[in-house]
Amino acid sequence: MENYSPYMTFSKEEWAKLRFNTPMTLTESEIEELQGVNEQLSMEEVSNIYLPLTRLFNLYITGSQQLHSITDTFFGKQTNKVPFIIGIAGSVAVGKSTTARIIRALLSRWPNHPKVEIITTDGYLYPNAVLEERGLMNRKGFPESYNTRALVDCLIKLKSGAKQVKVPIYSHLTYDIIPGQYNTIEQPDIVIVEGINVLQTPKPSKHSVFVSDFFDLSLYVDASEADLLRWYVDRFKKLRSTAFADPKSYFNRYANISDEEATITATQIWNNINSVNLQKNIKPTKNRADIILRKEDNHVIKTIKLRKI
Ligand SMILES: Nc1ncnc2c1ncn2[C@@H]1O[C@H](COP(=O)(O)OP(=O)(O)O)[C@@H](O)[C@H]1O
Ligand SMILES: CC(C)(COP(=O)(O)O)[C@@H](O)C(=O)NCCC(=O)O
Repeated sequence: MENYSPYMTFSKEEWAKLRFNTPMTLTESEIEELQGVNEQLSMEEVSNIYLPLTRLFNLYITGSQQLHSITDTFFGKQTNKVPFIIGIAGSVAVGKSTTARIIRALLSRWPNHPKVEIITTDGYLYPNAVLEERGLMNRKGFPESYNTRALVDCLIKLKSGAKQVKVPIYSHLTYDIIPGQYNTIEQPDIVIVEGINVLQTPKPSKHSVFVSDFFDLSLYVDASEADLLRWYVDRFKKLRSTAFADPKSYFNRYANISDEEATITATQIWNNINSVNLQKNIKPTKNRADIILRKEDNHVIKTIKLRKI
C-alpha cells in the first residue's frame, strides 16, 4: 500500500536549492547580529536553511496581513492590528531559544513586519514557592508546573489587538520567577512563543482552549535523545564558568566541580527530569507542528518537513 504523509519532506540539500528562487543576502550588521545569537552558528547554515525558511514565513505573514485588510474592506472599517504568532516546541536543549532568536533576526529585516517579539514559556512556570508547596520542584517543565491559563490569557490579549501585554520573567540565574517584573510587549507584528509545552493539549474539559489555538504557524525542533543529552551536558559544563559562577546562582555549588562530576550531575538531571518529560509530554506533540526541523549531531538541520496545505 502507498505510504501517505501529511508532510512534504526535504533533505537539507533540496531545501538549500530553494534559496536560489529569490536572491537572499545578509548585510554585515545582520551577520554580526546572528553571530551574537550563537557564536557556533555557521553563516552557511543561516543561508542554506534559515533564510529560505523565513522567506517562506514572510510569504505566509504577507498572506495573513492581506486577509486582514480584505476583512477590513468587507466591514468598511479598520480593525486593530493583531500579531502573527509562531510557536516553537521541542525538548530542553534542542535549541528552541537559539532558533527563535535566529528567526527573529531574519524576520525583522522585512519592512512589512519589523517588530518581532519572543515570549519564552518559562515565564509561565509557577514560582518555586508554589512548586515546592505542590511537591513539583523536580517536575519543572512538566505540564502541571506551568500556569497555562495565564499563558492562554496572554495570547488572547495579543490576538485581540491589546495595546500592551505584560509577560512574567523567569530567571535561569535564580532558577525562579522574578517577582513583580515583566516584559512589556506593545503591538508587535510577529510574536514567537517558544517553549517545551507549546503544542501540548491539556485533558479535555468543558472550556478547553489550547496554547496552539493561537498559533498561525508552529515548528517542532527535533533531534535524537543521545544528541540532546550531549548538548545538555555541554551547556551545563559551559555554565560553570558563566552563570553558575555568580554567587546569586541557584547552581553556584556546581561552579567549581570537575568535568567528570559535571557530566554525572547533568546526566542525572537529564535522566530524572528532562528525559522523562521528553518521552511522556514533549515528543508526542511533534506531529501537531506545521514544520518539523530535524537536527543532526552538530546542530545542522538534516531534514525539513512541511505540512501540506
Ligand atoms: N543552530 C545552532 N548551532 C550551534 N549551536 C546551537 C544551535 N542551537 C543551539 N545550540 C546550542 O545548543 C545548546 C542548547 O540551545 P538552547 O537554544 O539553549 O536550547 P533550548 O532553548 O531548546 O533549551 C546551547 O548550548 C546552544 O548554544
Ligand atoms: C525552564 C525549563 C523547564 C524550560 O522551560 P521552557 O522555556 O521551555 O518553558 C527547563 O530549562 C528546566 O529548567 N528544566 C528543569 C530541569 C533542569 O534544570 O534542566
